[in-house]
This record gives sequence, structure tokens and C-alpha cells, in this order.
Amino acid sequence: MRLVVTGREGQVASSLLEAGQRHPGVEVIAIGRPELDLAKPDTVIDTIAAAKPDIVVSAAAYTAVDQAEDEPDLAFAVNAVGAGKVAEAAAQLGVPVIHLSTDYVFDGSASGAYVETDATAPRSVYGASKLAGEQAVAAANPRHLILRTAWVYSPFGKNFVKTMLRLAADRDEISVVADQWGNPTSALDIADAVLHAAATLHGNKSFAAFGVYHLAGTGEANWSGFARHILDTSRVSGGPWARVRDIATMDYPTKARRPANSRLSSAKFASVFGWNAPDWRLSTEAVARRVLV
Ligand SMILES: NC(=O)C1=CN([C@@H]2O[C@H](COP(=O)(O)OP(=O)(O)OC[C@H]3O[C@@H](n4cnc5c(N)ncnc54)[C@H](OP(=O)(O)O)[C@@H]3O)[C@@H](O)[C@H]2O)C=CC1
Ligand SMILES: Cc1cn([C@H]2C[C@H](O)[C@@H](COP(=O)(O)OP(=O)(O)O[C@H]3O[C@@H](C)C(=O)[C@@H](O)[C@H]3O)O2)c(=O)[nH]c1=O
Ligand SMILES: [Mg+2]
Repeated sequence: MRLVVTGREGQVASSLLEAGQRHPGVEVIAIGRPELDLAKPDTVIDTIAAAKPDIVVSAAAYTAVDQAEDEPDLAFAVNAVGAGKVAEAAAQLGVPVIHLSTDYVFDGSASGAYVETDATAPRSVYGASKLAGEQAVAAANPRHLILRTAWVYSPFGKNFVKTMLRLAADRDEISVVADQWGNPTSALDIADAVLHAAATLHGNKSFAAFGVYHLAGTGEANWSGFARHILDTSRVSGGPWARVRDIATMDYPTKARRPANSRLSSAKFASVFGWNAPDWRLSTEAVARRVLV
């Protein structure tokens, strides 16, 4: 099985490349700029076709949430038009697309965990551009899995785990918002789940459960609890530590508005694909230790 993933050095693409090494019979090819530039839709179809995918994984995206507020046109070009082109490329080749989306499509006003049929209402340009991307992907290729994930961290790229470890190296105390709740998700676990789902699609040509799925780490956290767990793991591993002070969202002003509750229920993915994410604490420990080495 040959997976072609967009976004060469992104967290999910890097994690898939690593996971592919562990699975004989699975080949993962990552493609990115300049050959494939989602902001230049003309580059997309031919580059993906040349890589000869059995399944396309659409992981590249404009992910700078605050910066997107100032660059809405670029965010929509990449996350909506570009994502739609990736799905169209897969459709032309007669193969499915597995597209990554986000918890930020929700406004965060729900009291429980969001399920796939809940109404979307993004609060940010990033969230709106990703929602438009979901719609473009679904319209371009009926054989799609749209996997909404959340709060992604890994040994690769930029993420909250690395940021907290970096800040702890030169501060005694870090102030972190305690009133935004969600599911921290390791990109290493996402890669495992994507390989699992891809194998299911590849092995069953009459697979019919295409559509939207939530796929996030097991268990919930707020950002300050997540930070505390990262730094406590670091301390017992001999890495940097800092005290985490709980603050409110209003005390940490940002350009983009973020949902207060973006917890996702991953029950549908578990029941269709028979795959459950580990508890976020365990996956956080594994990634924090790798970052510290
Ligand atoms: N990070 C998170 O917390 C979350 C991410 N997601 C979604 O999951 C997916 C994977 O995220 P993640 O791996 O963390 O993302 P990263 O930010 O780590 O990587 C994004 C990748 O997209 C590439 N990219 C950006 N713009 C373009 C473009 N114009 N053309 C081609 N490639 C481009 C980047 O390339 P370059 O390296 O050259 O900049 C980078 O490789 C995304 O769809 C994201 O929206 C969902 C929920 C949470
Ligand atoms: C660095 C830092 C952040 N924060 C807050 C800001 C924000 O509310 C929260 C997380 O900060 P980040 O900048 O990592 O968050 P953010 O970029 O919003 O992360 C999001 O990225 C996109 C791509 C997604 O799809 C989402 O699922 C989510 O992971 O923590 C603090 O309170 N203190 C700090 O020192
Ligand atoms: Mg292999």
C-alpha cells in the first residue's frame, strides 16, 4: 500500500513517514513545496498523480491560527481551495482521500464532547478555512475520510509540548489558560490511526462508511493541565521545569478567538475502525521524553 501525504515536514506527515518505516508493505511518500504548493492549485493534480498513490493523505495546511486572522485569503487558498484540489487529484486517480481537519470548526459552546453531527460554527479564520476545506474535499471526492483532530503535538515541527519545554528552560513560571478544554493528540498516534484506517480502505474495496470522523487523544485537558503534565514529565526525566499558573483566556489576548470547549468524541472512529487512542497523558510522556533527548 502506497500512501502519498501532503506537507513534507509537518507533524502528521513526519509521523507518517516514521510509521511507514515500521510497517513492511507500507510505503509513505511525502510531497510538499515547491513541487506541491496548495496556494498554487495548478501544481496539485500532476504532482499527486506522479507519486502514484493507493491512498492520498491530505495533511498539509495553513496552521498558524493567529496569523490567519491577518491572511484570510492565503488561509482559505491553502486550507479550502488547495485541500479541494488534493481531493480532486485523488478522485481523478480513483483513490480515496484521508483529510485532516480540526476541532476549531466548533464554537465551543457545547457542554459535552462534540460528535460528528453537531453543528459547526468556527470562531476563527483558521477554523472557517478548515471547515470550507472539509466541504471542498467532500464535494471533490465521495471516497473521503475527514478526520477532525485536535491540539496536535509530536517530536516534529512546532507544537505546544516543544513550546512549554523551551519556555521552562528560562522561566520559573509560565501562565497558561485554564478555561479552554480539549483533547491533546499525539501526531504519532494520528499516524497509527491513519495507517489503520488506510489499511481498512485498501483491503475492502466495498468500504462504504466514508464521511466525517473525530479522532483525538483519549481523555480531556485544559491547556494549563496539559502544560503541567509536560513539565512534570520533563522534571522526572531531568529536563527543565517551571511552575504553571492558571490564567483566564481574557488574560492571554490573542488575535484569533478559540473555543472554550472543543472536546471531541472519537467513539465513531473506534466503532468503525476498531482503533482507540491512548490516554493523552501517556502519549504526552512519550513525546516529551523524545523531545528532551
Ligand atoms: N497542529 C495542530 O494542532 C492541529 C492540526 N490539525 C490539522 O492536521 C493537519 C496536520 O497538521 P500538522 O501536521 O500539525 O501541521 P504542521 O503545521 O506541522 O504542518 C503543516 C504542513 O503544511 C505545509 N504547508 C503549508 N502551506 C502549504 C502550501 N501552501 N503548500 C504545501 N504545503 C503547505 C507546511 O509546509 P512547510 O513545512 O513548508 O511550512 C507543513 O509541512 C492539518 O490539516 C491541520 O489543519 C488539526 C487539529 C490540530
Ligand atoms: C504559549 C502559550 C499559549 N497559551 C495559550 C494560547 C492558546 O489558548 C493555547 C494553545 O496555544 P497554541 O498557540 O499552541 O494554540 P493553537 O495554535 O490555537 O493550537 C491549535 O492549532 C490548530 C492548528 C488546531 O487545529 C487546534 O486544534 C489547536 O491545536 O494556550 C498560554 O496560555 N500561555 C502560553 O505561554
Ligand atoms: Mg515500510
